[in-house]
Amino acid sequence: MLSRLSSIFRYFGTTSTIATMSPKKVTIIGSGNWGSAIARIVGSTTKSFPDEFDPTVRMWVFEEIVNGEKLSEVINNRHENIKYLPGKVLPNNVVAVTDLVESCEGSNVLVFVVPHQFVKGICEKLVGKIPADTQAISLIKGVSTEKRGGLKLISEEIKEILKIEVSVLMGANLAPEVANDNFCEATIGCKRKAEDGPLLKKLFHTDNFRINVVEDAHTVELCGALKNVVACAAGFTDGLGYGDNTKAAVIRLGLMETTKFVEHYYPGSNLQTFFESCGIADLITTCYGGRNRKVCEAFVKTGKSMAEVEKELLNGQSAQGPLTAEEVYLMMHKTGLDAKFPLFTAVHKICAGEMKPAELVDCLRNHPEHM
Ligand SMILES: NC(=O)C1=CN([C@@H]2O[C@H](COP(=O)(O)OP(=O)(O)OC[C@H]3O[C@@H](n4cnc5c(N)ncnc54)[C@H](O)[C@@H]3O)[C@@H](O)[C@H]2O)C=CC1
Ligand SMILES: O=C(CO)COP(=O)(O)O
Repeated sequence: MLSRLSSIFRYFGTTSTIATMSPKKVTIIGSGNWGSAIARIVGSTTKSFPDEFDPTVRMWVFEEIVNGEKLSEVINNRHENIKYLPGKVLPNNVVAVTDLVESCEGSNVLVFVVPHQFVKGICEKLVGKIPADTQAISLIKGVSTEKRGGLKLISEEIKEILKIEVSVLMGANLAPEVANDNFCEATIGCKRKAEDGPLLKKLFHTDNFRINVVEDAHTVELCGALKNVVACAAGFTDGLGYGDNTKAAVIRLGLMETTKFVEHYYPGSNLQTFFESCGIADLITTCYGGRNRKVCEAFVKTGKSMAEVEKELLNGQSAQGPLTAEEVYLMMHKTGLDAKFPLFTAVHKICAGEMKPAELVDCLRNHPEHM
């Protein structure tokens, strides 16, 4: 009797597994520099694993006219994002869709990859349209613009609005290098590692984009957001003419503040996470090769506003560091924490014109880490 029952359970178990194993439809929400680079990877992995993924990947494009043509049409006809990732072929199974709701209809996996100031508006348009079992992953480096004195992660903002579980992917991943297929690593943070980790790893892991999955998702995400602030400090010291030793000090003190910040908001986080690609590795690459560094160096050298240098240097792409510095500063200031984070605080004050860039070095000199 028992063996008959167990074979019945095995039978239903097997069929229900098969039923839930139908290929997952993937949508990429965003088509900027990183969105387009990741579309090259996701387009390829979805083709490689037809049992797991539907090969058509929809990519939501914020429509704009580039050289007299609709960007979405250029992407669909010529398979190139001529504005945000020129010169790189997008796989032909990546289809640009300009209607946000349509791009997500029937999708099982949503990949969020837009500058963080647009997340709330995007999610609000999707309310009531996303089934509760949809898997989501955010590649967005930033924090929520909603303040209230507390900290809200972008993944938490998406989860709160759409009522779905959200993992994160962060790492030392300058998009142009990823699009060149140069070897690099990335970290996926999954609160439900056993449940969500394997499929998400399959979606992103390639020979040249090596994924490690960890459970400490909030640390992964905060490393990604805060390294943009540290990169601004690196840009300022570059602009002031300091060398690599100073930049190394910026990176080290930035890392110390990042660990302290994470520990303050999420006590008991795993120190090991800072040694994943999302941690020290992303700090290094961004402080040497990122857009935040570049824009902040030019800000010092030219004396122009941050908005002006961003416009002149980035052709529509955005540097998230100055905005993140402001959001983090307001959060810290409301709770009297700003004195404990002098580097983060100085970056905001310099961006806001409340402090001269040259004063940054005094701030590093008197950092609590030296007391
Ligand atoms: N570019 C990079 O090397 C990397 C970027 N990231 C992160 O990925 C996220 C997205 O960055 P990128 O793809 O580089 O974007 P990007 O910096 O290229 O930003 C431009 C994108 O914003 C879109 N956009 C402009 N106005 C909009 C609006 N009103 N509503 C919605 N979208 C609008 C544009 O259509 C375009 O797709 C950011 O959080 C960034 O920090 C993470 C790793 C690497
Ligand atoms: O996140 C990045 C690299 O990992 C990109 O940094 P920037 O936005 O400063 O270019």
